[in-house]
Amino acid sequence: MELKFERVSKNYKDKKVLKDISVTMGTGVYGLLGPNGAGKTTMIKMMADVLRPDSGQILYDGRNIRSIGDEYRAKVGYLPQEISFYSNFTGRDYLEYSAALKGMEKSYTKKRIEELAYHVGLQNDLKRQCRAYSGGMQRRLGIAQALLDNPEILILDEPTAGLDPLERVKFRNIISAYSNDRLVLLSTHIVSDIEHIASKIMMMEYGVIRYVNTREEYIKMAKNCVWIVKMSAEKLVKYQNNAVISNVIAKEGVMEVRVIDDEKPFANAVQTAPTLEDAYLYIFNYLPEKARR
Ligand SMILES: Nc1ncnc2c1ncn2[C@@H]1O[C@H](COP(=O)(O)OP(=O)(O)OP(=O)(O)O)[C@@H](O)[C@H]1O
Repeated sequence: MELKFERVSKNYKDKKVLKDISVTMGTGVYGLLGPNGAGKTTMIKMMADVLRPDSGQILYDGRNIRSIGDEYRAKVGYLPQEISFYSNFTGRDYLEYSAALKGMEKSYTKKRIEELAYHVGLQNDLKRQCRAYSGGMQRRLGIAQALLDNPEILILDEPTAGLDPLERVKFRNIISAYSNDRLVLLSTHIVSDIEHIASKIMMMEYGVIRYVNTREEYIKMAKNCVWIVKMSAEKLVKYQNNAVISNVIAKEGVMEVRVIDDEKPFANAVQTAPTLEDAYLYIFNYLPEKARR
């Protein structure tokens, strides 16, 4: 299976939100990372076929998804950034309603709801009203909704917002197990959510996909650019406004600062191996914009 964005653009009034995006995806987990306002949700809505490109096209196995229509949408599971629930709905009502909209058969729906409720840890909560769910529970219910009909293409817009650390790990395991022979696109601000499950990571900014690389390729980009520097708290206060700092640990009154820099920033700086988060900061906060184009 192949899903291809071919020179896709979108404007809101005079603002170019997506600029000539071309990218080809196959099976596997794709991560979509980028700063606020980069255009991630806009791209995702187009892939879910809830928003049309102004120009360009999206092709599923060579056919424009607009001309495939319902048949394409039936292959897609979509978790939007904002989920809305009818306030009197229980978790089960919501999943049954979503299954009916997807045209799922009733006896299969019942079985599938039980299975998914268990997977997302809501098996004891389906009778409760969704409005009484915590933010994390609502997110998990949304994830179950997106997985209902075993979609070939699963599109998740910030699926881990509001999940606690244990729920995040569980979520990652569900997605890893699910992605075999399917396409999963996952947008997030949380680098660690995709670091170990995405086979390819797209980095997006100002409506452009700057890179489509593996985690290892990004880490290579930031090689020799991550340093640990020990300094006093006073020095850190002065230094931090002119530096890209990925982390600070206070140890017995001394600050251990993780600095992103092409050159050794201080004589006592010790080079260390980059993580994907360091690479993200290096690309978006350290490299001058023209170097990313
Ligand atoms: N319906 C709309 N009308 C006008 N402008 C919009 C609309 N939707 C999005 N935008 C603008 O388009 C740009 C891209 O928005 P989008 O939501 O796609 O970015 P994003 O990368 O998903 O951001 P975030 O990470 O904050 O969710 C932003 O500048 C946003 O303000």
